[in-house]
Amino acid sequence: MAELRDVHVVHRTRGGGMFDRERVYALTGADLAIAPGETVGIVGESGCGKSTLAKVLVGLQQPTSGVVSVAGHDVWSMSAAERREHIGAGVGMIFQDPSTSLNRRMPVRDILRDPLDVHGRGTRAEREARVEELMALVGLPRSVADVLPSQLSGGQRQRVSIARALALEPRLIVADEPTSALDVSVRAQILNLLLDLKERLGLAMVFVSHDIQTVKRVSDRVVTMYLGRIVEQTPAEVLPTGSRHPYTRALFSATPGLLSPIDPIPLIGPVPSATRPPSGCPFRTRCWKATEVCAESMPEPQAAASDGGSDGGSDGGSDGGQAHEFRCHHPVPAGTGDAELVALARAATPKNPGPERPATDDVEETA
Ligand SMILES: Nc1ncnc2c1ncn2[C@@H]1O[C@H](COP(=O)(O)OP(=O)(O)OP(=O)(O)O)[C@@H](O)[C@H]1O
Repeated sequence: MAELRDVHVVHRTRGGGMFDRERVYALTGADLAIAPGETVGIVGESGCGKSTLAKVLVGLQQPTSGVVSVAGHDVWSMSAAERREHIGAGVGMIFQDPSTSLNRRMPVRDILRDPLDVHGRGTRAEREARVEELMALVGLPRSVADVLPSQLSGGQRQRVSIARALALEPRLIVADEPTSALDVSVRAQILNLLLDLKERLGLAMVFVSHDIQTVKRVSDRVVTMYLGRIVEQTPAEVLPTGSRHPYTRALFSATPGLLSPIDPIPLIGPVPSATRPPSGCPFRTRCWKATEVCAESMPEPQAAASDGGSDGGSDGGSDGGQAHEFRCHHPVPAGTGDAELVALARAATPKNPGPERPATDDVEETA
């Protein structure tokens, strides 16, 4: 359906001085394949590259290097027009904030007809009929067809975004925090609408969210990102305790309601800056399990054994019908309980702050 192979995105930004340019390593060596009909959740702290990965998948961000394929075709080897057509027909995107992602000057009808016009779909009458169909699909009354987005409620605006994303009948929807800008009261409605449409239309979905509990609930597979790297891909059904990467375990342990009532796994210090990621494993500076080897190399992907026992090679086992893969020199032993892990991390933290921590001016605080 869609695939990233060794995708890197490096931004160039202003540094401290007038002529300084800094590199921001937003995405590093991302490998990800989305199968038809599956839902892949993306989790990780703020700034880890979730939105960048989403934008790469829908062609809004050109990778610095690597291959992005949609329906088997390398989209960045196409002409701009071919790419627009190919991605537009294959992937739809839903953004976080419909009040900024929708054209404020267009009434709903025009917003929904616009992709059909741009891609030259059908006759004028067929496009108008498709607009009506899309509105019905997302539960918008016909009475709002001629109103501007500003005259709609937040929930209705997001319904328009969803309808627009579906206009060209894509097989994959990328939803980047689709409910976080909405009132709490309508979040569940919009999420349920998305899930219902996904089922009814047989869509694949990439679901980016800070709401880890929801990601676990709606996804088949959960991708954990840290400082621009995909560090683990876990079948949702084995989360949280089935995950093997220390960062996934720590991230989930900080989510209320998922674990037994214990303190979160303690991590050391703040996230390093994406302008100067640590050598080797980017998580090593905060990991209670880090040793010298973690500073030397980023571990290759390793498949988790389906029986929860010993691990196989990179193309080996699976877990719960979904591939389970992690990149860690010192994975958490399968079956380690939450309380045991917290105790281990607490005991290890003072003794092992990790080799070669970056200088303090290399790190930025996170909220
Ligand atoms: N256009 C840009 N120019 C420079 N740096 C950028 C740009 N876009 C993103 N970044 C940086 O790239 C890194 C990844 O950003 P990204 O928005 O993908 O993270 P994220 O995980 O989606 O964050 P959040 O959860 O806060 O939305 C961050 O360090 C961010 O500051």
